[in-house]
Amino acid sequence: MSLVQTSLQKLPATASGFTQFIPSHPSTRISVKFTVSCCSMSSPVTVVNGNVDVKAKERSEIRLGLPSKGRMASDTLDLLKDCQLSVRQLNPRQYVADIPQLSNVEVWFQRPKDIVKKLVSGDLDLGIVGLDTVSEYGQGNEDLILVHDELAYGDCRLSLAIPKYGIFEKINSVKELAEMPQWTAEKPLRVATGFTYLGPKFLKENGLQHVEFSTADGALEAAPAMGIADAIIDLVSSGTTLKENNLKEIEGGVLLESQAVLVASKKSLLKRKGLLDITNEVLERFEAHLRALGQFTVVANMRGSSAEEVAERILSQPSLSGLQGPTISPVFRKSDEEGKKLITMP
Ligand SMILES: Nc1ncnc2c1ncn2[C@@H]1O[C@H](COP(=O)(O)OP(=O)(O)OP(=O)(O)O)[C@@H](O)[C@H]1O
Ligand SMILES: O=P(O)(O)OC[C@H]1O[C@H](OP(=O)(O)OP(=O)(O)O)[C@H](O)[C@@H]1O
Ligand SMILES: [Mg+2]
Repeated sequence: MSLVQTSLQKLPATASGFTQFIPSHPSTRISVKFTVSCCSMSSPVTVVNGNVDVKAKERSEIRLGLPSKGRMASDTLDLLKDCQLSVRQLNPRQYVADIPQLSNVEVWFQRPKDIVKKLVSGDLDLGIVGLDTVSEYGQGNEDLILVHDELAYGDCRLSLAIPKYGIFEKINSVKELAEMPQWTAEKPLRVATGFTYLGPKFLKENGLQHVEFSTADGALEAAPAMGIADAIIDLVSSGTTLKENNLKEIEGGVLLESQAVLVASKKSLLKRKGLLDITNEVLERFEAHLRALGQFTVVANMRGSSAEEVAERILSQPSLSGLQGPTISPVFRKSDEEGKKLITMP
């Protein structure tokens, strides 16, 4: 039985987090809202991202969402290519494509946050995005399943950062930040972040009671120096942007470690014909590719009077013998030179 089928049967009815297919990983859960309602003074307006009624739109194709832009886009295509799943896009501005090796699969290029929203609304069945995006925009929706949570690229962390200078000079942990006497109802800690779900949740859980949030679409690291915020919550990978803007991370300030993940809609997995098989196929290819990373094959020529003698010499040195092997093949030449063999060690 396949991994996905096995794991699907284990799906807890009341999981407490994103359900994951990789058995060794613990489950977590948060709850989700995917329909945003807003009201103007005179006319109430409902804004939705994707289908409101999933049943209203029956389709037979399986839909995979891939990042249309940003740093995840090319790495995702590279991963698929390395797994012999090349995405065929007729024109870079066209948002639909296919993967010849996966029949009945449509690839849709979308912004990462829209991939998550459209998985929830039922407009996509599978998607590849960063875990940060799933956590922020999925907000713990039980329908989102992490089929693979370590695709080994897009590594970064969501972290709280404060200035190195001024009143923060001696503050080195979230606990110390929370205990600063400066934060009151009248003068709260001002935090700039694009993560308006995870940010408030984290600070509340860490005992910060007086906090005011502002949001921006980028270059958040400028906010403290501009006097707009006291702290920021943003993605960090090398740490260069923080350093160049005189900001520091503090103990206990990492909200989330993130990398690229393969996500599926549980509803789709259960109902959409062929999706389970396609998910298995993709998962197996990813697993095989990721397991092969860091392993390599050594090919060497070695002299010896017989294959057995050569094998004995190699096996006597554990560092040379490899995981299994060696595999030994004779070398055939125009005029055979006695005693020369080609040895292949996988
Ligand atoms: N500095 C980083 N290093 C590594 N991965 C990152 C970094 N910043 C973001 N990521 C990962 O890449 C994903 C997409 O980030 P990206 O910056 O490309 O898009 P965005 O911030 O949503 O859009 P944009 O910056 O164009 O407004 C993030 O959700 C995260 O998973
Ligand atoms: O730790 P580092 O390696 O310096 O990377 C961190 C920066 O990368 C991301 O920004 P991005 O480049 O996506 O620009 P943006 O602010 O416009 O999103 C993130 O928002 C940080 O600003
Ligand atoms: Mg960015």
